[in-house]
Amino acid sequence: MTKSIRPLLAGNWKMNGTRASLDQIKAIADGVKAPLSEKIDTLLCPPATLLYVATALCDDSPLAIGAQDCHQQVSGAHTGDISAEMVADCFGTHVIVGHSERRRNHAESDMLVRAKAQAAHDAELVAIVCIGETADERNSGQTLDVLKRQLVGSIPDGSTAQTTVIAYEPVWAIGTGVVPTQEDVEEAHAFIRAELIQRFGKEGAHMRILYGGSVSGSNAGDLLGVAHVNGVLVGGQSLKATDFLAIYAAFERQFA
Ligand SMILES: O=C(CO)COP(=O)(O)O
Repeated sequence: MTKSIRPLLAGNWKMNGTRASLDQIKAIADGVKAPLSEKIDTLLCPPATLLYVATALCDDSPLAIGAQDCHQQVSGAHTGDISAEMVADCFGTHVIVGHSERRRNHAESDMLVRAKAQAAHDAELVAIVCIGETADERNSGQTLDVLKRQLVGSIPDGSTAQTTVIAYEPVWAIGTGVVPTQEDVEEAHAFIRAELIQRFGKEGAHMRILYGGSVSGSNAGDLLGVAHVNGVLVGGQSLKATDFLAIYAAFERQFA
């Protein structure tokens, strides 16, 4: 069953965090301990400015470090961008691509997100490909159509369960404190699973599908109980070690 998929607890710091926040990264790295760390993966994606020092801080911890975006090309005249190779060079192991904030604020298309995921794969990084509908799309009954279009458009051919994670993040649930019902999460995740299996076969059956949007220590347990939820992608509640570790404790109750 898909519950045998190794769960992932991932944090996305977005445009938050300076050197003063390094003590939080250290506290998270120290708090991610055995025995649970032998059963689940943990990941933190700080801003690019902290990547290199964060990976050094996590040297003795199972906590992996990733980036929040990468350019689709390896190098060149792209002022302000970072490449997947640069992330790997800082010992990052993952990169988030296609977050709704980038799709919206930087007009990123499915095709561009796919190219970024491919760049991540080429640099031997795991791509966390984000998808999710807006409130308007949900209210007009288009949720599954949107998810299908984003899945088809944003995930490169040849993706595997090792190289690719899907994050379902309903846009209206991000940063709002509003979480979809368990039925809604289950419907979306089951749909995504079916689409992944149809396209990628056995690999699709084993790809991790994360839920993201207002996840906290108090709702993580319920979310993790939903079929085809193989972990969470956490924004606001990943910034402070105590909040992140409260979610880690919810994983402990579920998977230890
Ligand atoms: O966008 C998110 C993670 O990528 C979710 O953010 P919040 O957990 O703050 O709602």
